[in-house]
Amino acid sequence: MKMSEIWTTMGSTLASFMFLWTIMRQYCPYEVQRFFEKYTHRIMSYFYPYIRISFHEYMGDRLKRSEAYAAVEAYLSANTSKSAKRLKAEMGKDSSNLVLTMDEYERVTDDYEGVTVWWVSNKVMSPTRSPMSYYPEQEKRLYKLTFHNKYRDIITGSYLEHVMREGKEIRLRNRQRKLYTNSPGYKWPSYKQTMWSHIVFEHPATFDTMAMEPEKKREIIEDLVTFSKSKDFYERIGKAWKRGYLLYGPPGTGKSTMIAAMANLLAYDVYDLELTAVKDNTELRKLLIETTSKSIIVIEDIDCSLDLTGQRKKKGDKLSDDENEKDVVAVRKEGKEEGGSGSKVTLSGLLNFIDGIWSACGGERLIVFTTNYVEKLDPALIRRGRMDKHIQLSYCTFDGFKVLANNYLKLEAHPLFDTVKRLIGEVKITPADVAENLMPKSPLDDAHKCLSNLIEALEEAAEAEAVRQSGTNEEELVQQNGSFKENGEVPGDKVIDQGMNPCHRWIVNVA
Ligand SMILES: Nc1ncnc2c1ncn2[C@@H]1O[C@H](COP(=O)(O)OP(=O)(O)OP(=O)(O)O)[C@@H](O)[C@H]1O
Ligand SMILES: [Mg+2]
Repeated sequence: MKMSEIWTTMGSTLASFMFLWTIMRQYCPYEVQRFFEKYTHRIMSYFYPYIRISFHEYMGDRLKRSEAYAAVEAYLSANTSKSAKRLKAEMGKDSSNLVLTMDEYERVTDDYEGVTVWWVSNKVMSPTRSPMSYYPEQEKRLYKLTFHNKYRDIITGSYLEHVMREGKEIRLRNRQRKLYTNSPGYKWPSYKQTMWSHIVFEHPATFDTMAMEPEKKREIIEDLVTFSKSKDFYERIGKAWKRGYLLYGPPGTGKSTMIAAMANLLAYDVYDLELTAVKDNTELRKLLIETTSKSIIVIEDIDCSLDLTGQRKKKGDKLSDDENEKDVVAVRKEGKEEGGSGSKVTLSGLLNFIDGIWSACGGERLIVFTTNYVEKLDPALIRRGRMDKHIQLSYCTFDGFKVLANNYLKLEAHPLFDTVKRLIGEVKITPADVAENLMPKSPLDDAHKCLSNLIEALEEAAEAEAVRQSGTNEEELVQQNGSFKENGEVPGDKVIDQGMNPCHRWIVNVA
């Protein structure tokens, strides 16, 4: 018999013995267990070529569940639940599916780069320290990883890294995402740890259901996915791992819907920041610090939240001629201190919130502003580097309509599409209005009826537009004719008589 075979036989005998002991120990008193383990471990360590690593659910007296234990649990539940013979079943995050994990004392194997390792799920009972405690014993769970000494480097290096990474990813995918908000007028009691209140985030919007140009959609998705995978890149260039998006466009064009689609694409939490409810810059900073990684911080209708338009300099305040552009910005920023909304958040406070030193804490965050009036915003607030990507959401195009027809009516083609295509190119209609018209109004409404409703709405809009246009033209004509009638010339205009033909006059604007 070769030496290696002897070791292997001894190793597996000892492993079996250890496994048997793992099961037996629960029936022994605690003191006996401790005594036995102390001495057997010492003796065995001379002969036993296997290494064991334990992952405890709770370490010491710490109340927080160990992240390593949680990652191992997720990893094993995804990778080895098919090979385990005894499993525990628990309800998943949305109570719609069962999650299977290894039951206590179950043992499974895992193969990594040709190396086999053993995982055992374990539970130990330890007496509580307090004699007054109602519960005589505490249950402590742990996972034990066993592998041969010769694979020490590979297991403690890349294998454990792989388990942690994959486990964390599985946990992130399966976690219940949250929508946080800072409720206006709410006084946080001193015992309450956080300034945010939250509910479960379950918005169904995705980029697939968003009505917009396919090319633009692809570009945004690529931008978001690239951001979420760029941890190393941001580290290398020495920039905080965050990205600002400005979504602008008329009401009902899908700005809020896009935020939900972004959160669903990247599996991020959403922090809906109500700026008018924030007392001052200090409170704004506190709110920011409490946000977690992998989240989107949203400030909706930024133009309405605060007067951040750069127009706040009081009437009569004049800047001396030698004040440079920088000073102008400074005066504008200070002007915000008086805030008209009851909030004392200033533009500079907000800029600090976006790119100040605290904004780097936590990492992997998107900051999204939405507005209906991009031109009203202070350029300092939306300059590139702060709001890195400006996305305009606009009226519905035929491509957008096709997405909505598919969402609402499960239609990819229909004889009425041609009419919709012609009309939608002529009028401005928001995706929200198109969606509303495509919605069946009674159980008897079929796709044809819904499309006819939309066509009717488009025709009405086209007529209204035509009337408005002709009204404007008539008004212009009346204005022009009236001024000619009264004065024979347009005020501010110089009429040059060409001499040769008295009826032929050119008007040259000199104003
Ligand atoms: N581009 C779109 N794709 C799909 N659905 C859309 C789109 N735009 C609007 N909708 C539909 O219209 C409704 C209103 O859209 P949403 O709230 O996203 O608009 P908004 O741009 O945020 O408007 P506001 O400026 O008033 O906040 C949504 O619930 C959604 O059903
Ligand atoms: Mg909105």
